[in-house]
Order: sequence, then structure tokens, then C-alpha cells
Amino acid sequence: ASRRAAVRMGVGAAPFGTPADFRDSVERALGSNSKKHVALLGSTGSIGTQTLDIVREYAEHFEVISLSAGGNVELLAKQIAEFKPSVVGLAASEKLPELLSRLSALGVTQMPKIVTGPDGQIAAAVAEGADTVVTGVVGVAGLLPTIEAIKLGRTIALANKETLIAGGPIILPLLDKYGAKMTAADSEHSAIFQCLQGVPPGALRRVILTASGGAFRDFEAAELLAKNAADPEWVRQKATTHPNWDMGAKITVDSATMMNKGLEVIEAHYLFGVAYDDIDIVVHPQSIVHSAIETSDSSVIAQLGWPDMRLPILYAMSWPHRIHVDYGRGIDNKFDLVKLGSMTFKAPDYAKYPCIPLAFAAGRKGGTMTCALNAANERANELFRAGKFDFFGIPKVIEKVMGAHEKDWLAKPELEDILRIDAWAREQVDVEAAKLASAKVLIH
Ligand SMILES: NC(=O)C1=CN([C@@H]2O[C@H](COP(=O)(O)OP(=O)(O)OC[C@H]3O[C@@H](n4cnc5c(N)ncnc54)[C@H](OP(=O)(O)O)[C@@H]3O)[C@@H](O)[C@H]2O)C=CC1
Ligand SMILES: CC(=O)[C@@H](O)[C@H](O)COP(=O)(O)O
Ligand SMILES: [Mn+2]
Repeated sequence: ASRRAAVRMGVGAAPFGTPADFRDSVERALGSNSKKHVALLGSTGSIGTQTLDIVREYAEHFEVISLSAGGNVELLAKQIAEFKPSVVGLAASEKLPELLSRLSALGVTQMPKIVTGPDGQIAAAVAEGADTVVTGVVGVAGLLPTIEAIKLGRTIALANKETLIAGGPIILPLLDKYGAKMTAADSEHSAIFQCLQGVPPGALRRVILTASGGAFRDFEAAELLAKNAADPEWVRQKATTHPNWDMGAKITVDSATMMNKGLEVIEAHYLFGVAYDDIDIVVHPQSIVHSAIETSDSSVIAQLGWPDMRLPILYAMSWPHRIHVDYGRGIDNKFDLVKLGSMTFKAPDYAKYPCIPLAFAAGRKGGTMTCALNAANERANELFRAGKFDFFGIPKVIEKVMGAHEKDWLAKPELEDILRIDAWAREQVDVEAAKLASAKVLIH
């Protein structure tokens, strides 16, 4: 499996030679006549806007072909005016009139083709002329557009981990069938991917996935329980603020429960073919070591840098090449170990973060269990942010949904099975939430 995954991700395909040869190859591949043509899903979000920062700064290497967004038409209109995509997807159909009037106010005369509703993202993903699809949409809403892009053989620069976690059993065979590549934009997986370049297939022994520890990393489990009982609103506010990264609301809460790390374990398994027993999690509060690998000869290789998502996004778009980045030009400043001074590492507390063992269990079970885990988490996370659910209720309800899914579990699902189980798991969360609410235990 690891050999197949390595080939799928093109590990070992990086150009070797003298630095001058390398520079030549970059210029040939990414020179002004050979840009990457980008379809960007979720252009108005954290990943989306940072992707556009890169395109703006390195316009000689990247060009936007299409954009898609949920409902932030104010920002979407500005992006259309600046990047002049040929296709735009807008999920919130009812906001089309507002988008059109904003475009008119901005003096946009070169109108893109605009597709609304769920088809909007698909239209953006398959837009003619795009070769690289950056998936910055949040949640399983990215599944269908990603599949359609894979069918066209496009490179998927994957930020939208939920799509791979829910759809891994169908996406991996599709990548093989259509010869499409998937590169990693998630910072940890970018680190692993970068460390793997030049590592021969079969020589990956272990992955060391680093975790910031999220919003509650400085609390003992009992202390956090007591705080939650006394002031759940404080816990809710804190859970939606990440100590190191400026990210969307859903992933920030996933980081606080450490479900984000659980999802990343499954993501690493699917991307790199690494067995669950060979994935370790280490809490590293500074988020400088973005992850590491151990090779078969016991060498440990890590990737380091300031916490700045633009670098992993850039590499996911420019792979297998590395473009020249001037200090301060788009990406964070020069990395400096002396300025950094020190780094710390500790083991995660699984009692405090039950989402991690749940994700390992779902991953080991495989098949549709990761879809059930992902959907239950998405819904529980949403209810928590809406103030309808308790922080500690998130893992409890996910565990219940996973248990209930055992009887319908499928090892080799079709797309229809994934969509059905995703919907079912969300409904189950609502059912469980209602029961818990009547017991006045977990809902406020
Ligand atoms: N942010 C980060 O640093 C990192 C994010 N990721 C992953 O990247 C993905 C995006 O995260 P992030 O950028 O933080 O999230 P945000 O919430 O900041 O952005 C989400 C984007 O998706 C759009 N969107 C939401 N729902 C839909 C829908 N149903 N149809 C179409 N578009 C939709 C939003 O549009 P609108 O706002 O217009 O409604 C927005 O553009 C997630 O899967 C996350 O796990 C991974 C690593 C790091
Ligand atoms: C930036 C990024 O890749 C996020 O997934 C980040 O890793 C979240 O931080 P945690 O390590 O707290 O989950
Ligand atoms: Mn990450």
C-alpha cells in the first residue's frame, strides 16, 4: 500500500541535479509561458484567501481560472474583479442578485459564467483550462467537486481533509483510475510530503504528526471539566480561538477537541499508505516542526517553519517544483532558530482528548466508519458552535453514532453509500442531541 501511495503522490519524482539544473527545470515548468491554472474552491475562506495571496504575489506562476464560495458575496465580488475568473460557483443561490449588483458597482464588465447552488462548486472544479484544484471548501461539501475534478485528471491540492476522510475508499481508486495526483496543503501532510521527496517507495517507517494541542492545551482534564461546568460559554469562546493559526471556525473547534489531529491521522493513512500503528501524535505547542517521518534506516526527517499556511499551499500548487520566494514576499519572514530559541514536545492526553482514540478506531475499522465519524463530528461541531451542544458532548455523541453504524458498516462502499451514511450520521447526532437535551446533560 505504501508503494502505491508513494507513486500516487509522485514521491521520488522531484528533479535531481545541480542547483542550476534545478533552477532551469523550475523556469521551464513554471516560467511565464507555463503557469499553473488554478480552480479554487472556498475562495472566501482562510485557505481560499491565502491561496489568492500567493496567486497575487506570484502571478508569473499562477493564474486563477475559477472560484467558488458559499455566501460571502461581498468578498467574492472583489475577488472576481481582481482575478477575473472565467467560471464562478456560488452555493447561496439567493445571493446571486446581490453578487451581480456588487460586480456592477465594481465596474466588472468581463462577466464570468456564474453557476449557483451545489452545482456551482462542481462547475468551478471542472472549469476548462484548470489543471490544479485547490480544495479550500470546508466539510464534506467538497466531495462531489473533488471527484469530478479527479475524473478530469486534475491535480488536487487538498486542504479539505473531510472529503478524503469521508470518501477515502472511493477517492483512492479514482485517483489511480484517472491518473490524477493529490498533493497535500494541510500543514502536517505538506511537511510529511516534503520529507518524503526522494525517499524510495517502501522506506517510510513511521509518521510523527505534530499537534499544537489547541485552545485547551494548558488545562488539565479535570480543570477543563470544572471550567465547563461553571462557565460553558467561556469554554465555547475559547474553543473558537486557535493559539497559533488563524483558521475557519470549524477547524478551530476541531483543533480544541483534537479531532483535527484524529482526522489528520486518517488523512495521513490515506495519503501516504502509512499503517495506523505507525502514526504517532506529539503535542508541540509552538507549531514549528510541522511533522516528521522516520525512514527504514531510523533517520528522522522533519520540516520546520513559522506557522504560515501560505507555504504549504504554495508547495501543494507548485509541486514537484519549488519556486523562488523572496523573504517577506507573500510568505512569512526568514526562519531563524536562534530567534525561536526553544521548542517543546509532550504526549497527548487521550483521556482529555477522546476524539483521538475515536479517530484511530474509525480509521482501523476503515470502510464507511471514517465517513460516519466525519459526519458526526461535522454536525456536533456545528451544534457546539451554535450554542446547542456542550464541549464534552462532542466525543460522546460521535462514539454513539460510530457504535450505531456498526450494523450498516460497509468495507467497500460506492459513492451513494458514502452520501447516504453521511446524511444518516448527521441525523443521528440530532437524535442523540435531543435525547441528551431531555436528560439535561449535555445541551444548554
Ligand atoms: N484554515 C487553515 O489554516 C486550514 C484549513 N484546512 C482545511 O481547509 C478547509 C477550509 O478551511 P478554512 O479555510 O479554515 O475554512 P473557512 O470556514 O475559513 O472557509 C470555508 C470556505 O468554504 C466555503 N463554503 C462553506 N460551505 C460551502 C458550501 N456548502 N458550498 C460551497 N462553499 C462553501 C466558504 O464560503 P463562504 O465563506 O463564502 O460562505 C469559505 O469560502 C477545511 O477542510 C479545513 O479543515 C486544513 C489546514 C489548515
Ligand atoms: C494549519 C493546519 O494545518 C491546521 O490543521 C493546524 O494543524 C491545526 O492545529 P492543531 O495542531 O491544533 O490541530
Ligand atoms: Mn493541519
